Amino acid sequence: MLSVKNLQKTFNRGTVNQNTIYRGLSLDVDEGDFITIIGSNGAGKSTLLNVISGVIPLDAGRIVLDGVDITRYPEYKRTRDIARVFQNPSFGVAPSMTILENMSMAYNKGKTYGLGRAVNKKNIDVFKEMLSGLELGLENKLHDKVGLLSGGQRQSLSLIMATMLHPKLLLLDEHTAALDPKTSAKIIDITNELVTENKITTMMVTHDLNHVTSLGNRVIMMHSGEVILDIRGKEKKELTIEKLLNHFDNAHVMLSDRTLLST
Ligand SMILES: Nc1ncnc2c1ncn2[C@@H]1O[C@H](COP(=O)(O)OP(=O)(O)OP(=O)(O)O)[C@@H](O)[C@H]1O
Repeated sequence: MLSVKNLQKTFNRGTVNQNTIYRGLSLDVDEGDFITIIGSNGAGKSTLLNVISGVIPLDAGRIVLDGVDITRYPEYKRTRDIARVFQNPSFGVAPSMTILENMSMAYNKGKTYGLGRAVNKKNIDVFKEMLSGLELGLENKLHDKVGLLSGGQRQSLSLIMATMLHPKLLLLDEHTAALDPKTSAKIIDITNELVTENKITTMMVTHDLNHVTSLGNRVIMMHSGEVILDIRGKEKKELTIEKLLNHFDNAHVMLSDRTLLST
């Protein structure tokens, strides 16, 4: 479904800050995979999502999505198929626009006409239904500016907007890290529901080992720009935090400090 082949990337080449992140990273993601990604500090987890979504260009390597080589596609050309939710609750939404306008914009993504066509009665009813599933009362705040919402409400809205067009791939980059524990748990529940109900192929970077054991069908551990462990199937189902920590110990890899704090 997604094939990442032989990625090579060096930041700041030719300067004192030269930093080689990938020396031939390859990864295959199957249709319907829900992968959590953990690893050491600076392992290249977020960069991987940035490279897949076209934010960061590659030095070499290929990215193939659903049989199409998108390596040279600019970011905007990938957004119809690849949706993202970021750590910062302000990134995925336009705070000065209303919930309705934000949802209409997401609904219109990739279409050539403006906002107006999406803001009709039929769509409003569909948007309200999507929001009511969150059980946050947002369906009654359609005309409120998104800047007035809490971080958790914004992330919920971002998730709805990211998944409403059924993207081929959903990328989640520590999207609950900026939230308090209770709100984070709620967003994780919403994430799980949206991803599993809509069967969206998902890659989620997290520092919380509880997410790794409770979510998804596959876990990838990264260290120094490489995938050092890929756990799926029965082994993933039976995975515990203790077993995960043992894997890291055996690989002589230090988990990121934030991950250790989550245990
Ligand atoms: N745009 C950039 N320019 C220069 N260096 C970058 C850039 N983006 C990432 N890096 C560097 O690439 C390395 C990997 O960063 P990345 O954010 O992918 O790591 P990570 O695995 O997500 O780490 P963490 O768990 O600490 O957030 C780091 O050394 C980082 O400083």
